[in-house]
Amino acid sequence: MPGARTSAHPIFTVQPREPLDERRVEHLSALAAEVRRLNEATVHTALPEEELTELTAQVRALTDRLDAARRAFPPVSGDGYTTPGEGMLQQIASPVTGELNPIAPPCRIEFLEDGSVRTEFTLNFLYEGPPGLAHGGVSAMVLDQLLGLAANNNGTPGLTASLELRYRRPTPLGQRLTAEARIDRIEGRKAYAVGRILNAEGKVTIEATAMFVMPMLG
Ligand SMILES: CCCCCCCCCCCC(=O)SCCNC(=O)CCNC(=O)[C@H](O)C(C)(C)COP(=O)(O)OP(=O)(O)OC[C@H]1O[C@@H](n2cnc3c(N)ncnc32)[C@H](O)[C@@H]1OP(=O)(O)O
Repeated sequence: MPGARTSAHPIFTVQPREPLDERRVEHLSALAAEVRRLNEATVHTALPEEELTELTAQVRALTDRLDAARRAFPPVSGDGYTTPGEGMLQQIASPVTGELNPIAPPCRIEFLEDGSVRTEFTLNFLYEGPPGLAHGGVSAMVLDQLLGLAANNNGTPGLTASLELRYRRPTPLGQRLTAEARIDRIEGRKAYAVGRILNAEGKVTIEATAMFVMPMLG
């Protein structure tokens, strides 16, 4: 794979990833944005069956074309996984933050000066759990990623060893949500993070605590 790089970290050495330049990322992000619309339109469409049969054939043809030049693994941006702490930021195919991943909302992350991280995002009916409300597992995924990014931003990246959630209020679909996270404390290889999701009125819907452990090197 031309230009592929691997990290010194054993977690990343098993899967060399091709780093993409900004222009390529832009093009693939535009494609993913359209596929994201397609996903939502698929759930909501009321088109008649004959048209659905025709559209299914068209989508199959498009997918076959894309798949004709398939990478073994999703690419990364910039230098890729050359530094363990940076790897998470360059996962452009992440299911939470990845512009290239059509199943990601996507959550665009702000890195604040005090070391905390924040995102504003909206969940549509693709992420429905109880009728009209966000799926609790989807909210957990967003918080896992956000708390992990807080650990990463602190210079203490790791894998989630534990994630505890308290669902205080229903999390609505179709309205702006805010999620924020920060590091609470570090104990050796363990980074403890806290975070939450707030609804458009600023009321907390979910509180989260998590512990991340950097796997042993070697
Ligand atoms: C790096 C790239 C990042 C970049 C990653 C980029 C992707 C981000 C994705 C978002 C985050 C995820 O979803 S991560 C995916 C979900 N998580 C996982 O798959 C992790 C699976 N679990 C593991 O791989 C392992 O259990 C680890 C790495 C978490 C820990 O294993 P280990 O390294 O052998 O650590 P070990 O010696 O057992 O424990 C170290 C210390 O942590 C404590 N400890 C361990 N597990 C727990 C636990 N569940 N609850 C409480 N405490 C625990 C131990 O008691 C010990 O404390 P003491 O005796 O020292 O006091």
